[in-house]
Amino acid sequence: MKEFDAIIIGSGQAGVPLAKKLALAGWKTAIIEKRIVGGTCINDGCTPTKAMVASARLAWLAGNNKELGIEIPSFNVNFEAVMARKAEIVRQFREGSVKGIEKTENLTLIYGDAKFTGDYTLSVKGNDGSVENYTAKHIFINTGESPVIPDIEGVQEIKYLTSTTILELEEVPEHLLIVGGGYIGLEFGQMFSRFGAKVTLLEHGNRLLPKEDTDVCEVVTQIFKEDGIEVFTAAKVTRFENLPDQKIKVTAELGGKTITHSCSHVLLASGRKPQTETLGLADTGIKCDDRGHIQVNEFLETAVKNVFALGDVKGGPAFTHISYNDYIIVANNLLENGKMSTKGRMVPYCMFIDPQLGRIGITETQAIEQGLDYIAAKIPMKNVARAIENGETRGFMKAVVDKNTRQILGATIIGEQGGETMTILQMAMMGKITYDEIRTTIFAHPLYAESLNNLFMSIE
Ligand SMILES: Cc1cc2nc3c(=O)[nH]c(=O)nc-3n(C[C@H](O)[C@H](O)[C@H](O)COP(=O)(O)OP(=O)(O)OC[C@H]3O[C@@H](n4cnc5c(N)ncnc54)[C@H](O)[C@@H]3O)c2cc1C
Ligand SMILES: NC(=O)c1ccc[n+]([C@@H]2O[C@H](COP(=O)([O-])OP(=O)(O)OC[C@H]3O[C@@H](n4cnc5c(N)ncnc54)[C@H](O)[C@@H]3O)[C@@H](O)[C@H]2O)c1
Repeated sequence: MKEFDAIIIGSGQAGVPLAKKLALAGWKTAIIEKRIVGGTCINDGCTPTKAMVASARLAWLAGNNKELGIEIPSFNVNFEAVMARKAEIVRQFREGSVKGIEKTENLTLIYGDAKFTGDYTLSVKGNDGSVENYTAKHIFINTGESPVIPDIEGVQEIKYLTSTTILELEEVPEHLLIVGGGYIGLEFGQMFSRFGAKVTLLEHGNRLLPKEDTDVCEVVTQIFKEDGIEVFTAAKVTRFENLPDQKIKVTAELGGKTITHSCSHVLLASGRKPQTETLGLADTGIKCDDRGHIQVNEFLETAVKNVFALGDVKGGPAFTHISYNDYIIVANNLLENGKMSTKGRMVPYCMFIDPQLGRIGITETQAIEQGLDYIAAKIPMKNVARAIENGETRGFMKAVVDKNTRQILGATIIGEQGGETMTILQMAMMGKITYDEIRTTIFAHPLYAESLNNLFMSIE
């Protein structure tokens, strides 16, 4: 049995920085990874998709420029080059991460599939089939999530894509049918439509993005429809079948009717599930919820002392920056005697469709549900000078403010650079800056930020 002070399972967005931090603090540390270093974000998530979104945006600009007086009569999407660029960026990020681990003193990188055999013991099956046993006083679980394969008739008979395998495509699909209208479905849907695929989105909820206000859903649906993407909501996919011509027939129930689509590719984007099934948690005191997420308290401690869970595997908002913040909390508490917790932390996020959706704090729907005394300020992007100048007037800026304290409770920006503009309001929330102050703040002209003056002037 090999002994360590700390073992981290999974080299995700919390695992790698935590492993380095503990090792640098003098802890004898091991990080175990069953696949490749960097986890979802670097290999199958944010990095590759945002690199591809950048190419897709350029394709869209090339095809939608007449209004700005620039005519590009024709252009090609060199998909091979798009994917090669994406792969190179991923390689750089991953190798940087591996090098960072390898040059850290006291830190050992172990490739293999880790499984608990007791509260503080693990068996690790290496890629060569060998098995080693390990123990540590502190164990940190950062095993992330993987795509859900919905239990739909025929799903195992077809060659479906997931958010991971779609990143290995060599050609743009002729017709991509996407099951699920969440972040993954929407980001890939718009991206592949811009690369030239016909895209059909089937969402089983009554609307896209059900956690957002209805006006967000409406404007996003409108943007997708304008971009030529077919969107069906309240659509229950009931069956997949292979057709003789390499096509896939998809059957769905929609408003009491049966609809069918014949497509070249199917992307399953109906959510993600925690990677806890094979972790051997039944042999420990660690508890999971009914979806398999590891239960933790606000300090990210599991039911077993000195065993922590960080990132997507513990449930809650599944974002890279949240996983990274989990690392900050745990490292601060363990090494600096801190008392940081997840309680009340801000959860900003951005959906990288075009124009972007940037979100922070509560929605207007939540303000109503919580019975708050609030005001909602809203201006359309077509009233934003910079948006008009740039020729992208779709979307809006919206903020929910407390009527009494005049502070900002939440914001939604759908527009070009929506994520960046949202972040300005996040900083205002952190600094408890009131909307009156923002209304009269001098912002450089003509930034998108300048329109925050107008957003809050719309209140009176
Ligand atoms: C397509 C896509 C796009 C995304 N885009 C964004 C975005 O733009 N912005 C954003 O904030 N978030 C985005 N996300 C979400 C983000 O990628 C995740 O929230 C983030 O990567 C979570 O990281 P993590 O630290 O929880 O674990 P992960 O990064 O998932 O890492 C877990 C690691 O643990 C390893 N592992 C699992 N089980 C074991 C085991 N038993 N033994 C050893 N190793 C194991 C896995 O191989 C993996 O490397 C996206 C996700 C996807 C799928
Ligand atoms: N930009 C970002 O930050 C970003 C990008 C991608 C992913 N992510 C993270 O990854 C997580 C997972 O993304 P996701 O899009 O897979 O999940 P999601 O939960 O956001 O969306 C899944 C959607 O699929 C629908 N659905 C479920 N089963 C279905 C079925 N059988 N038929 C039709 N629709 C069905 C759901 O109603 C939901 O709208 C996100 O919640 C997010 O945290 C973040």
